[in-house]
Amino acid sequence: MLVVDILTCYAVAGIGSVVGLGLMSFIQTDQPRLLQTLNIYRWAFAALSVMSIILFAPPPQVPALTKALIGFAGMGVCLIAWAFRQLNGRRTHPYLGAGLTLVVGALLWAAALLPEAEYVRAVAVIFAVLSVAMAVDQGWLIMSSVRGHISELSLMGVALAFALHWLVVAYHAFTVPGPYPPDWLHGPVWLRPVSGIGVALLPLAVAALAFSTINARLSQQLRARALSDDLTGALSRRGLRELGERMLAIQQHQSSQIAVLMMDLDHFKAVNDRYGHLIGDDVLRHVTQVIRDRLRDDALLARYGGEEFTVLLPVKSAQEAYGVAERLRKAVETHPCETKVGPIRITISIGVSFHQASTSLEEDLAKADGRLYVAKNNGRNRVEFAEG
Ligand SMILES: Nc1nc2c(ncn2[C@@H]2O[C@H](COP(=O)(O)OP(=O)(O)OP(=O)(O)O)[C@@H](O)[C@H]2O)c(=O)[nH]1
Repeated sequence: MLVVDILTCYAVAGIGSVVGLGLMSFIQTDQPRLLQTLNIYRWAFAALSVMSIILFAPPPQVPALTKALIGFAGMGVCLIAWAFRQLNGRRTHPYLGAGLTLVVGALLWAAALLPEAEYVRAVAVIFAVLSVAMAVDQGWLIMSSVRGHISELSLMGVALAFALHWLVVAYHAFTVPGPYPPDWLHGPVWLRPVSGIGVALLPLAVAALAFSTINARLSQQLRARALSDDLTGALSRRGLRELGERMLAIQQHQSSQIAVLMMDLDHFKAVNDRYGHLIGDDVLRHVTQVIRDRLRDDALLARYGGEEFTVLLPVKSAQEAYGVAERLRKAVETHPCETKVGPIRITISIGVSFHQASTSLEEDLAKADGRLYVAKNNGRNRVEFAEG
């Protein structure tokens, strides 16, 4: 049987966390949401780095310090779970994220006051609940997104392995009586080397995978910028074609479907004629922002022509697409554009089609455009859906 010195593994994990902190400091971005995610990762690796400081502080191997280390590790795991969410485009309120992190840290520190057997069980239960919640949350986020980048899937694999490990430890903490090892890791003999090596490599693995996921996101954003329209920042028609084709290809392997929304501003010529082209441009930018603010990260928004926009929307059901299209129409209607000549009210008409396995993006767009034409003819400021 492989002999693993668990304290050395903790030390390696601490060093890995310092490396993680360094990696996260190298990434530069002007994207506010990504910056926030990076900061959470930095805090996570800082909390995990405390491990190495504690372990190398004299005298080593003091149980009280080991308990404090486990408290910091719990906080690190919480922060990583929070950063995972941010990375997948789900905003978690800062107070909620920081509050949960502190609660888990406090619980682990409070558990250190319990007698040995209860302490081991409490730690096992807290980590098992935390890691299962993280794996389920991460799994759900990845499954409901159409990205599926390999590093994200690997991050999910790491989260699953981590949860499985803590479930086994929790099971043994309750079914196998003491005595407990001095390093507080309780579990079957075979688990010790597996767990030790896992603990040692975990921060490095998370850092490398998070780095590569963020890197993929950044290059995706750079690419999107190259493919976007100057006036509104939405994708250009070429961008829609490139990213849209890819979205359709990825979607083939998923349970979601893609709704195609064609939208056109109503009587926009009158706005230009009355207020001039510059104000017209402001209205186009405003409408783009109103729509973008109401779309999830996995949707694509493009300016298809002068005052015509397209959205490719991954949805679980046609019902969901109906809901989003109506929400967008209402949002534009109820949010006038504030300009220097006063508020300008504008409405949009929307035609919706659904991508089928047998249809091309061009055909989907043409079908949605046909429905848009019907929406215009039926009085404007309305949504029309294609059959099937
Ligand atoms: N300000 C501005 N106007 C644009 C831009 N691109 C196209 N347009 C204008 O958009 C207007 C489109 O007018 P029409 O196609 O007649 O449509 P509409 O007046 O919106 O009427 P319906 O679509 O039938 O409701 C034209 O006046 C174009 O000059 C742009 O980049 N900036």
